Amino acid sequence: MPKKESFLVNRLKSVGYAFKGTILLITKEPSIKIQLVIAIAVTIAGFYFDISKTEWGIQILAIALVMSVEGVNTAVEEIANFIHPEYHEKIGYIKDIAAGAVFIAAICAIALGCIIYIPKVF
Ligand SMILES: Nc1ncnc2c1ncn2[C@@H]1O[C@H](COP(=O)(O)OP(=O)(O)OP(=O)(O)O)[C@@H](O)[C@H]1O
Repeated sequence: MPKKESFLVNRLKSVGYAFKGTILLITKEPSIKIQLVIAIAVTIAGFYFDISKTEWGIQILAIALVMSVEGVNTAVEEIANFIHPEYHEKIGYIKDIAAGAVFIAAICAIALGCIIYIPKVF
């Protein structure tokens, strides 16, 4: 009978898999690469304009929202391509819905960025 691993070992392994997934996402997905560059740019802007703690919180949440929804969108696309590589109207619908979720997050993040930075720039 295989030895049962402790709760802590299992949790540490899960963190390792999640870290591997993050590296895969950042190295293989063009959209998330662009989002990472934007995240770094707004982080530099945050220091440059000396934004408040609340603004930092909002900015970090916006970055987390866009990049994590993009990750889920990528997973949905991968599942769709794996289970049905051929053209199918339903696959198109599923992919469009997942892309729509990223779009909503991105529009809200852009709006938040404008609220934070427009008064500081002008
Ligand atoms: N198998 C398919 N059947 C039907 N429509 C599809 C299929 N694959 C893609 N599509 C349509 O083409 C669009 C783009 O699909 P694709 O998988 O290239 O996503 P993408 O958003 O371009 O991917 P990425 O985020 O990696 O750039 C989908 O949103 C969908 O409308």
